Amino acid sequence: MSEFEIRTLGVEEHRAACDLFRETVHFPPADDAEWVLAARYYQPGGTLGAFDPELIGTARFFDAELTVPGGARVPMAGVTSVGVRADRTRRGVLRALMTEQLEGFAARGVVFANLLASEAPIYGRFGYGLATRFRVYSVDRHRARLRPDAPVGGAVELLDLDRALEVCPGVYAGLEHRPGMMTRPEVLWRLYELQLRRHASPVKAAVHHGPGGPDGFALYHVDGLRAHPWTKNLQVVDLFAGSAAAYAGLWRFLLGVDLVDRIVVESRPVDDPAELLLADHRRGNVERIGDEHWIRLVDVPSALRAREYGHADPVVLEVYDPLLPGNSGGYRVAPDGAERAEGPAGLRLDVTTLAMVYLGTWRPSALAAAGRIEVRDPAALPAADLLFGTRVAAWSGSHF
Ligand SMILES: CC(=O)SCCNC(=O)CCNC(=O)[C@H](O)C(C)(C)COP(=O)(O)OP(=O)(O)OC[C@H]1O[C@@H](n2cnc3c(N)ncnc32)[C@H](O)[C@@H]1OP(=O)(O)O
Repeated sequence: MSEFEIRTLGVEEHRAACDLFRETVHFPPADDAEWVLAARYYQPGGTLGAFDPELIGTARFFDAELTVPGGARVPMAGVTSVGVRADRTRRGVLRALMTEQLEGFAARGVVFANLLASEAPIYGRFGYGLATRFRVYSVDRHRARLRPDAPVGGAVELLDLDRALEVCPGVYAGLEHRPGMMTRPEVLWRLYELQLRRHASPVKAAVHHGPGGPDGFALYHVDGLRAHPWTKNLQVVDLFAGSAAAYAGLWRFLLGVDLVDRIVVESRPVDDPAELLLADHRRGNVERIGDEHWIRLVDVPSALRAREYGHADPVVLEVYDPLLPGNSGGYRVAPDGAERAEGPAGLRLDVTTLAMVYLGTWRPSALAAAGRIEVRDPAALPAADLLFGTRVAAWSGSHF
């Protein structure tokens, strides 16, 4: 028998939920100034609380759209601020919050839920699979040069944070989105505003101007390293460019900022071409590849219908989804689309593994080799690799 109740919080309860979440990640409660900003990233009706009768757990979401292979933008819920009080963990509170939240998404017609996981083992059991990855890339500014044939780019304008927060959302909204990118609703920009404003050193934006107006930006701050205070890191927290010229133009600007030894770009796709712009690619380093968005196919038929597929013989998948059993069943995936299907399946996989395949980040054959896909027809595996393969690596670049 459950000893707690789950319900949607009223707006007047959001601050308590925010403080509870912050406590679970070992942050102090929001002070009044922070709460002015934080309140704006709590979407009304988007926060659940667990009570026993005190508030002991919480999870929230905001609405956005996810770009899938082929370019369609599909309704998604960004899931975040999940936490359970340390003295009430491991008694099913998270499971109850996740179940209630996913059933709510399904009822509202949300196709995907996305989250960034604090720990990798938590969310697979709820159907979330690791679907995008990012890389952290650094450059030795003193020794790095762009190749002479690197695209030239246009003017770059330096903005302070207030102005950046006015300009960058519009630039971002106008960009073409690769698979895995999402729209950034107002609530997300307010979260970034809070994070950027509490940064000790000033945050700036370099905005690139292309032929049609602003078409890229790099948000960054410059910090001394603790071990070597005279060494300065230029830390790029957000970098987007709408064209090759904008991307090269932003790098040319960053490499020209004085009193900087090292440039670190915190999140770019794993197929990012930065090293191809450098005259000597050894002046740049991939510091790390990290797990980014975990996606949950809330509505498997709609999700499979929304994306485009590569050229190969059709494959029938048998999908099983213990939490949202309406998703379980057979699906025929072919170059011209996907639909529910009866009959023998070539591959059997759970909804978590399907999420890992869906944006093209993991090949079905790699997952089968790891024992995560049951292969009933060996010819289905190479066909599935081609059907789900994508031209570019999935990446979001939006962290929450
Ligand atoms: C999207 C985001 O917001 S990420 C941020 C997540 N929040 C945090 O990391 C804050 C600190 N941690 C917490 O608040 C809690 O420990 C939570 C939210 C991670 C888990 O809450 P709990 O109420 O303890 O989880 P619950 O008891 O429902 O466990 C559900 C299952 O997940 C497992 N699980 C829970 N936490 C963890 C963990 N940290 N690592 C591995 N497994 C876990 C449980 O063992 C259980 O497994 P089972 O299904 O096999 O029985």
